[in-house]
Amino acid sequence: MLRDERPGTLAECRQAIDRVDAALATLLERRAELAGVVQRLKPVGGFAGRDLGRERDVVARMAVRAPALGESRLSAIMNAVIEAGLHLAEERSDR
Ligand SMILES: O=C(O)C(=O)C[C@]1(C(=O)O)C=C[C@@H](O)C=C1
Repeated sequence: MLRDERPGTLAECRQAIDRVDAALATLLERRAELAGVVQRLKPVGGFAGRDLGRERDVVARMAVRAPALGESRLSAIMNAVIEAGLHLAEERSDR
């Protein structure tokens, strides 16, 4: 997945993207599960306990590994990822 592959055709590019997306889906699911545990451990969890400083640190660390995307684009991506995790945790806490 992290190989620097150079697919030459449209089909090869899409196959390479599909492999990356498969890994991303697994990682996103794992991340959401961990974030859900964090919500239960924090004194105030969920959207009410949102920690924007922590979110900025997460994005800054990711930008070191993904400099082409950079902090601004990663921030938008991670905001969606974090909010999806918080929504899932909220849904589960309703049950
Ligand atoms: O680290 C936390 O305090 C969390 O609640 C986890 C998390 C995350 O998904 O990374 C979610 C919401 C917070 O605003 C910050 C980070």
